[in-house]
Amino acid sequence: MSEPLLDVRGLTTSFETGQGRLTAVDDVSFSIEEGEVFGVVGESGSGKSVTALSVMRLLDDAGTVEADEVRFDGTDLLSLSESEMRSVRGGEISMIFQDPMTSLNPVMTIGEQIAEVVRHHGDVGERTGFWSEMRRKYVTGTSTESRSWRRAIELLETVGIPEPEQRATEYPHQLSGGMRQRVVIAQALAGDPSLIVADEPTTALDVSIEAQILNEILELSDEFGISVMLITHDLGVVRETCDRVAVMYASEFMETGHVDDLFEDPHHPYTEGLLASIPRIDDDREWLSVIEGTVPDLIDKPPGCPFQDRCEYAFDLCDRPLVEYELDSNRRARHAVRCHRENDRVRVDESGHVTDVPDEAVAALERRIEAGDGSSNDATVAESTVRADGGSPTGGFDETERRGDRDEY
Ligand SMILES: Nc1ncnc2c1ncn2[C@@H]1O[C@H](COP(=O)(O)OP(=O)(O)OP(=O)(O)O)[C@@H](O)[C@H]1O
Ligand code: NI
Repeated sequence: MSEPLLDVRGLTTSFETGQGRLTAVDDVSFSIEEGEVFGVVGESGSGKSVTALSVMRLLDDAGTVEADEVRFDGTDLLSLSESEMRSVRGGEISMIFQDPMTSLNPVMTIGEQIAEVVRHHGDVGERTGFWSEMRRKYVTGTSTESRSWRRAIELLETVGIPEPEQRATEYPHQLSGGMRQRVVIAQALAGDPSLIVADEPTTALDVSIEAQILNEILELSDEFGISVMLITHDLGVVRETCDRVAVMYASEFMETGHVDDLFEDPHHPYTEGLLASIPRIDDDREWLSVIEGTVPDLIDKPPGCPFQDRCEYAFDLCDRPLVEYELDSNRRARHAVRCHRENDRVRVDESGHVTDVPDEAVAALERRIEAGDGSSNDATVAESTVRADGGSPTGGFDETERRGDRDEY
């Protein structure tokens, strides 16, 4: 398989607060393939936005970002200078936020704003120096004959804005919320991105508009092969739009896999809980209210599973540092779970509850922790051998179907 478009390994982001160090992103690894829609789902405060902002290097000095690797299209983003990074942002990677007004300038026409991005990131042969832009901004405006203006009109049309020539001369406040978000998408496209990071792009919109905007993003992804990192707290949105998804809880990716695998056969108790609590249309409860208990404090976060206090399957190993377990390789995509029930030597009954933790299970875990192995990408430290019950905790697979590269005992 070719290299993923974005590859993030061991991303950890923390903030120094008055109360202590807050770990907003804790050893997160993921990759996004070309043309893929990758979802990050989790409740408020789980660290979704900070994950995206860390990758984009958009956190202010308060945040400390560490990572083994953040590689985008062959480039190590962490090693770029700030000015190189600026040209990546809005160019090869663009971001769409929840509130379109954060990305739009209220005192510039939308045509001007898009044309400016076109000039800045594209090659339209128009001067883009400081004084040229100032002159356009305050004196002349962008000529409607220019390539950047025509491209802006084209982009507005692409994202489904009616009468784009007319709209281009209007200011953001003259448009509805849904139209404004379309403008933001057009602006994101103006830099000819290969990845769009969309952080709750439809949360502020009506449900009917939400579907339209999501469809728009999906169609663009399909048509132009653009990858999308879609951040949302809405599992319904994930199911409709994503190819793969990561479930985030208390700053960690608990389960990552193909969206169909995750919905059909979730392995992490938290994912199970989330799926069980998707609200029905006639039900306006908060979607998480069904899982009892509260999210742990992210300040001075102890090692071990952050979900254990709320987990009906909690057992002896849950206090130990988490490692990632990779499930059966013939799933639709790599499927990884951070839950010690997946330790092959741990015995689990039909209902998914742990019945026995043999010494070998503990020893195997010790070895992985010692190897500093938060993720199981490295086959040499991959967890091994036959489960006592011959299957996964939720009874999914034959051992013979499991990973081929396990060392056999
Ligand atoms: N600049 C900051 N300084 C201190 N703490 C921060 C800062 N930015 C974010 N945090 C904390 O990091 C944690 C993760 O925040 P984040 O915004 O990533 O959550 P989220 O999953 O995007 O939530 P939401 O769905 O509400 O947007 C939260 O506990 C938040 O309070
Ligand atoms: Ni957020």
